[in-house]
Amino acid sequence: MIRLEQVYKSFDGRCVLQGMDMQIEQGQFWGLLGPNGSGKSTLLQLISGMEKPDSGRIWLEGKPVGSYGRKELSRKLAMLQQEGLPPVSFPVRDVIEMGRFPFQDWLGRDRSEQAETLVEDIMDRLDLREMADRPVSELSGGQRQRAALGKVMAQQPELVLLDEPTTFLDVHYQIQFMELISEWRGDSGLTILAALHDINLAALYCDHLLIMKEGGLAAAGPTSEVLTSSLLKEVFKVDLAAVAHPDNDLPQFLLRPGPGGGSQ
Ligand SMILES: Nc1ncnc2c1ncn2[C@@H]1O[C@H](COP(=O)(O)OP(=O)(O)OP(=O)(O)O)[C@@H](O)[C@H]1O
Repeated sequence: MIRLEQVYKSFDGRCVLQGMDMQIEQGQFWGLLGPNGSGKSTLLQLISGMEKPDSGRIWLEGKPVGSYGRKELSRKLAMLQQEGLPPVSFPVRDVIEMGRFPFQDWLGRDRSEQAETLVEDIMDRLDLREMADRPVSELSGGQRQRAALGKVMAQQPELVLLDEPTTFLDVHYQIQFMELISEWRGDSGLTILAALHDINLAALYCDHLLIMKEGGLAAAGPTSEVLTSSLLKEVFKVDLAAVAHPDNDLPQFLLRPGPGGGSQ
């Protein structure tokens, strides 16, 4: 679905991505982990076509990302950021309908006959019906992020890029958000690449991980194979205690207080 070959990107003469090679197959859920400034957002922006690489190639379904037209690309991929929606005065229903942009003709008519049902289904699924007529600016951060997800779902992309989507959410909404995304993937075969700061959340929900360090890849592969305390120590300079989750044996990491972030 996505392939990167020797992708380089610099800002102001400073190399931020240094020869990234990676490949993601359709239907996979990849987590993107790495310290602040390691290049996660830059990588997502390059894949989304918002930024262009200085050199190297990015392929989306066998075609260079840069060769897609705007609407064509929006039907393939959607990006959701930390604060998915600005505090606009539009009501939630209108904002979700805006996600249909790639399917509208020049008069704003939706080409899909199911568009109306789709928007209604999304509102039910995300529990947004009660707030359908409320302006987005009046919603809490968690509700607003749910509306942002609704807009992205209305876009019906094949690939979703998430840039720290749970950063401002409390633990309840973090789990809810990850469940909603996973459910959507289960129903539609969606491919997901999500930059996350919460290692434990990534371990629970992502089947694969890309771990970045200083603009390069420190590791990439199935979560159970790459996520080890020694790798986390090397990348994040922190000494974490690995435990198996009591419900499913997935790896989880406990903090160890101490000078230098617990690192020896
Ligand atoms: N538009 C830009 N102009 C100049 N420098 C930039 C720009 N975007 C990113 N950078 C720099 O590139 C480096 C990587 O930034 P990036 O946002 O990709 O990292 P990140 O891993 O997403 O970080 P964080 O976890 O803090 O969000 C940083 O040093 C940042 O300052």
